[in-house]
Amino acid sequence: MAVKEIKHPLVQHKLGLMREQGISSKNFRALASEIGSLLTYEATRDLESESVEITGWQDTPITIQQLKGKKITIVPILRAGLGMLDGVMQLIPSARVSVVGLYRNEESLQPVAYFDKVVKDVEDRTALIVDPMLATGGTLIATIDLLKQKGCKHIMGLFLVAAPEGIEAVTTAHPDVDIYTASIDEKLNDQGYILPGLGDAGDKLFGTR
Ligand SMILES: O=P(O)(O)OC[C@H]1O[C@H](OP(=O)(O)OP(=O)(O)O)[C@H](O)[C@@H]1O
Ligand SMILES: O=c1cc[nH]c(=O)[nH]1
Ligand SMILES: [Mg+2]
Repeated sequence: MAVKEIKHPLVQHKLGLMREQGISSKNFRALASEIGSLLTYEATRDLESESVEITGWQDTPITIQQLKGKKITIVPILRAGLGMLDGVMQLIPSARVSVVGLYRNEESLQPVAYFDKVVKDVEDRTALIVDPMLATGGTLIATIDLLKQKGCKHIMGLFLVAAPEGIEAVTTAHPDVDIYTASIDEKLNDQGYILPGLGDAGDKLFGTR
């Protein structure tokens, strides 16, 4: 498993703004989407392309590069993953979307699954999971379990902030999955929140705090 922390100045600037106490939902949503785009740009850097011949504007054959092989399905994890979806889709507008719903029980911190609608041909696609927070890793592990049960073979994940504890858990359970994050933060607190983190990303995105 590769874990890539994206140190690009635009990513770091935008993430810094998201950490400010009292940020409005409007600004939090805009920044989550923008970082979603930037992480997508990095995560798709190594996608394979191939040469294809087409007819150019002078009515002569020319060779262009096209993405090769497997197509992508974006997998936002409800609710908070929806906050990054627009930004990801701006770069991959034709991707199919597979929505999964899980929330974390606030006491046990265990993931509770309540919805999934995954594309039928997921075994032929790369799954690009999107969720702002990778905390204990329970939600991500459960999502990867579900995608693999449905036959998915190639999985990547995009996260605004990840905790070392969660990365360790996911690396152990699913060593084949690639993680892209804007920041590997310090640690989890006793309630399973990431420090310094963003607070409750879902509540901030949807104004339910
Ligand atoms: O790594 P974990 O410890 O499993 O925690 C991470 C999960 O917690 C948050 O969702 P939450 O349960 O708050 O649901 P929400 O998106 O509906 O707010 C977050 O968006 C992740 O899905
Ligand atoms: O810090 C955290 C951890 C889990 N979920 C969040 O929204 N924030
Ligand atoms: Mg939440």
